[in-house]
Order: sequence, then C-alpha cells, then structure tokens
Amino acid sequence: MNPVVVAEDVAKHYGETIALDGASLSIDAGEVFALIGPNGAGKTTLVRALTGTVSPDSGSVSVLGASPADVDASRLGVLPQSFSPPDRLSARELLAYYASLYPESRDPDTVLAEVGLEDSAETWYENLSGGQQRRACVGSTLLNDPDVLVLDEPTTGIDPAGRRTIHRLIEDLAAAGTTVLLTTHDMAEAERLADRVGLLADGTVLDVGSPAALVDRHAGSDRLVVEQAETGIDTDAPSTTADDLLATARETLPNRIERDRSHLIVHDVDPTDIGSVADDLSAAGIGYTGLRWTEPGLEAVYYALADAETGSEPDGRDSVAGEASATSNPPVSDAGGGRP
Ligand SMILES: Nc1ncnc2c1ncn2[C@@H]1O[C@H](COP(=O)(O)OP(=O)(O)OP(=O)(O)O)[C@@H](O)[C@H]1O
Repeated sequence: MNPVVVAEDVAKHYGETIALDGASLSIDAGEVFALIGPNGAGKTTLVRALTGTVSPDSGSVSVLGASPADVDASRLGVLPQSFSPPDRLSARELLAYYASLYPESRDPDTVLAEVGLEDSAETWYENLSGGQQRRACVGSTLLNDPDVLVLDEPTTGIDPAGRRTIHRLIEDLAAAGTTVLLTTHDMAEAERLADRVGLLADGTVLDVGSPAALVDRHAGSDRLVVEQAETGIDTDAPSTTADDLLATARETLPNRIERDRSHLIVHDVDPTDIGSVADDLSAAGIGYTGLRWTEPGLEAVYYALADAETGSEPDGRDSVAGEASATSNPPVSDAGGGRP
C-alpha cells in the first residue's frame, strides 16, 4: 500500500482546549476515507493540520510524501469547513477565478455541471442558496483535477438530490484514482462513500476500518426492536408484572433479550425468524405496538465508540441500515393487561 495522507500522533491545543491528543491515520492512494466524530472531536483541526493551516504542537503530518507547506498545490484540492469566496462573482466567474490560479485547469462549465449548478452559472455567489453555495465551493476544489481531495463536511446544507450529485461525483473521482479524505456527520454518507472510516473522539482516532468491519467490531447483532406503548415495560418505572413477563420471555427465547427504556431488544434475529420470535413473545405474554428489525450500521458504531469515550450511557438508539417493521398486539401494561 502507498499512504498519501499520513498523520502520526498529532497533538494540538488551543489554550486549555486539547483539540488533538495523539491522532493518527494513514490513507492509501485511491482510497476514500471518512472521518467521523462528535462536534468538537477535532476533525477540522486534523484536516487543517493535514492541509497546512494549523501547525501541530507535536507529531507529524504528510500529504503526497511532503509536509503540507511543500505539497504541490496543483495536486491538492481542499474544501474548508468555512469558506467565504467573494460574493459579487457569479458561480461561473468564481470557478473561472479558481481555474486561473493553476497553470493547467479544467473547464469551469464542466465543473459547474458536475456539481449541478449549470442553471445558476450567472447567479452571484451571494444570491445562491446555502446548498448551492456549498456546491460551488466543492466545485472550486476540482478545477486543478487534484490527486488528493480533502473535503471538510462537503454536503452540509445540501438537499438530498444535491447530496446524491456530490456522492456520485466523489464516487467517480475515486474510481478515477483520486484519494479523498472527507469529514461528515452523515453516517449514511460515510457508509456509502468510504472505503475506510476513522472515528475521532476527544482528539484521538479510536478505531479505523471499513464500515462493515467497524460494524462487526462495535455495533453488535441484527436485532428485533419490540416497541411498546408508554404503559409497557419501562426501565424508569419497573413493575413486577413486566419483570415476570420478561423473565418468562428469557426462558422461552434462545436469543438474548433486554429492556431498553420503552422497548425490548431481541438480539441475533435473522429476518426470516421475525415471525417465530413474535410468536414466542406472544406466548410469553409480551405485548407490543410494533416490531422493527434493524441491522446495525455506522451510526451504532458511532454511538458505541463515542459513548464509551465520553462515558455516556448508551440509550438504545438503533442504526437503521436495513429495517423491516410490523405492528401487532397490544402492549404489556403494569397491571398485566394486554396479553394476547
Ligand atoms: N482556532 C481555535 N481556537 C480555539 N479553539 C479551537 C479553535 N479551533 C478549534 N478549537 C477547539 O478545538 C476543539 C476541536 O475543534 P474542531 O473544530 O477540530 O472539532 P470538529 O470535530 O471539527 O467539530 P465539528 O464537528 O463541530 O465541526 C473544539 O473544542 C474547538 O472549540
């Protein structure tokens, strides 16, 4: 493998704030790498360290084998999180301006079309909508046909159709060999685009892997979420009756079953077994208002890792990469009503 973006043990603090605390990652040529993590985790600081707008206190960074200050600018495209190009340029003029910065550049109209702005070419930047402005900014990074593209939250504020346009663009660039580092809060985006994902929390990269590998390592099993009315089993107001029913269900069902606030979670449920699990729940006297099968995705990884890092209580949020649902019989009540 040929790493083209490398951060090793990078630390950066601002006054009392530790933005990066020994962050490391390595991105291979042609890879799409998504950096995810909570607000304030240090993603932008790491991106800025890699692109030379922040000097690390310690550790090392390199892009295309050089320190950021020495990277050939014609080989790098950078979209900062906050980017304020001149307002009084049309979208076409803006891209033409960025094209003029390079000895060789792509046709601005082609790039405008790639980011879906061909119909707004004559509109001043200040009159573009927020999402259109972001598209124009993404376009401005493509005029030098970069080998490495660094995109800090490229799709924030962009509508679903625009996101799809940007996603396809990134997929096409990746297929043509461009190395892409992007940050995002959109787990579906990371899952769709990234060959590998790194989760950053409190300035440290906690784990790196393909979306599937991270899900395997951290997100747990496919599960059936047994939704119950507010009068159903509730951890905040446990009732003996509900506990008894749960104990019965645990005896009957081979799967691990647990309470999670206002619903139950039955683990390791194959989609083909949903019917028999529902029968077993009914036989145990467990009522429900709905059944939801979920296949954990990156969002579950995010919560598992970020919650562990911050010491937060997991709250049973389920990532819904794949989901099937059904509604059925009445809920278990504290008084034991609602048996089927
Ligand atoms: N220029 C700065 N001066 C002071 N503190 C800063 C500066 N830049 C970042 N920080 C602090 O460093 C920490 C990491 O910020 P950073 O912007 O890197 O996080 P992030 O993961 O990109 O967050 P977000 O998802 O909200 O964009 C935060 O606590 C932030 O307040």
